Formats: sequence, structure tokens, C-alpha cells
Amino acid sequence: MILIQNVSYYRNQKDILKDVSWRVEKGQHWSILGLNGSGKTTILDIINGYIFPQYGQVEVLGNFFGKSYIPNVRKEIGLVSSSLQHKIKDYETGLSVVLSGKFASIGLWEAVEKEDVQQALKFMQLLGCEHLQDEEYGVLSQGERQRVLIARALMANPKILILDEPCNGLDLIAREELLGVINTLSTKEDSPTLIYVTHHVEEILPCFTHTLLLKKGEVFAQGPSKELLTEEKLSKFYNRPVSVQVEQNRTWLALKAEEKKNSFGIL
Ligand SMILES: Nc1ncnc2c1ncn2[C@@H]1O[C@H](COP(=O)(O)OP(=O)(O)OP(=O)(O)O)[C@@H](O)[C@H]1O
Repeated sequence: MILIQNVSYYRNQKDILKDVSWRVEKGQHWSILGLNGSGKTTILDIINGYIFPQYGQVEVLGNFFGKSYIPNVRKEIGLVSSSLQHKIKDYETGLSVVLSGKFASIGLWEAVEKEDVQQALKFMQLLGCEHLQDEEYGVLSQGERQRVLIARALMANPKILILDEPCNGLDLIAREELLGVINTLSTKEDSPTLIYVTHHVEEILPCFTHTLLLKKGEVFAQGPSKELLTEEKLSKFYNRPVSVQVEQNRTWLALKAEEKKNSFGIL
């Protein structure tokens, strides 16, 4: 689905990605976990062909970047991100936002068929937001907007769906509800490959079979989530001792209290 080989990218003499290699196979769902500034958005921009790395190869859905017509590749990738959230006009209804996904447009400018409306309502039902079809986007809560935007992305029938920090700004209940919906989506037989980008370990649902740990523009580790989300690995990843608790097949993280040292650095 995605093959990134030895990719390096720099801007203004600053290394942003360093020798990144990553392969996403069909049937896998991935999370990308990294602190602020670790390069997560840059990787997404590369996958979407918005930026080109100076070194390395990128292949997405069988298209070699540099030899393919990128707009055609983009049609097969759904992206739900905060920048998209801000582009939608407040006066649009939930249903028209979802319908616009079919045309990858901001705003609904094309004539829609009855089947399109049925399809949109089907996705809204899957995302638990069909009751928002006549509501204006501007009055929706953050969690409701995310559901509408995911339904919108599904209208284009993407093979890859990227969810870029979808739980940002959600309270605990709204977050858990949205994660529940994403989990339902992942179990659908025809689910797109999901790429879930986050700062927070506890958002990594069991359906995200694999995880890419990004640190300062480099791959710290990648592989089956179960093998990576351990106390030992995450303590090294964060450079701080962390404790890990596994509940409902999810990993919950806390920083361990640092032992106090006297002025000689001795306990
Ligand atoms: N065009 C640019 N010019 C210079 N530096 C850049 C540019 N784009 C990104 N960077 C830097 O590259 C680093 C990685 O940025 P990126 O946005 O990919 O990180 P991120 O992991 O998505 O961060 P966050 O979690 O805060 O969104 C940051 O230090 C950022 O300042």
C-alpha cells in the first residue's frame, strides 16, 4: 500500500526526516506515534505528494512518485486533518459536507444523484452522525465534526484513510466515542487501510496492528504494536521512565516519578 525507502527531507538546512523507511501492507492498520515536531505531518505530506523528499523513493498504491500523476493517487487517499476542518464553511449542512467528499470538493457544487445521498446517509449512520444531516457544520461540536469529516472521506471510496490527530480537542467521553466509531470502521470487510496519527499512546486501539514510532525525524522503531508499546521500549522512546498499564487491550501511559537526587547527584 505504502512503501517509503530511505527517505530524507530537509528545509533551510534542517533535517526534518532522516533515512526513513516504512512499509504498509494490505490488511494492516497503522498508528504513527511521535512527539511534537517528530515529522509526522511531513510523512503525511510526502504520502499525499504535497512535498517531495530530496532523497529516497516513495511508492503509494503502486504509483512511484516522480513517475506518476499525483492527483490521481490523491483520489485514492482520504485525509481527515485539522486543516480540512477549517476549510469547511459554517453554513454547510452535515449532509452536504459528506456529499462533497464524492467530488473531493470543499462545498457542494455538483448535482448529486439519489444514490449519492443514500450512500452519504449510510456512511453517516456508520459514523453515528446521521442525525446531523440537516445541522449546520458551524454549530457542530468537535467530535461531531470529526464524524462528519470521516464520513465525507469515505464517500470517495479511498484505499487509504489517514486520520491526523482526530481526537485533538475532544473530552474523554467524546474521544472514547469517536475511537469506538473508528474501531467499527476498521472491522468492516471493505475498510480502507487506516493510518492513525497521534501524540497519545492510549488512543492506539487494538485494531492498529502496527505502529511507527517517530523521533526527531527518524524511525525509532516500527512493527507490531504489541511489541512496541512496552514499558522498556517506550521509556527509551520518551527518554524518560514511563509506566505502562494495559486495559481493554489498550496501553495507558504515565511518567514515573523521578527519584530525587541531592546536590551531588547521589540518591
Ligand atoms: N517548511 C519547513 N521549514 C522548516 N522547518 C520545517 C518545515 N516544515 C516542518 N518543519 C520542521 O520539521 C519538524 C517536523 O515537523 P512536523 O510538522 O512534520 O512534525 P509533527 O510530528 O507533525 O509535529 P506536531 O505533532 O507538533 O504536529 C518540526 O521541527 C518543524 O518545525
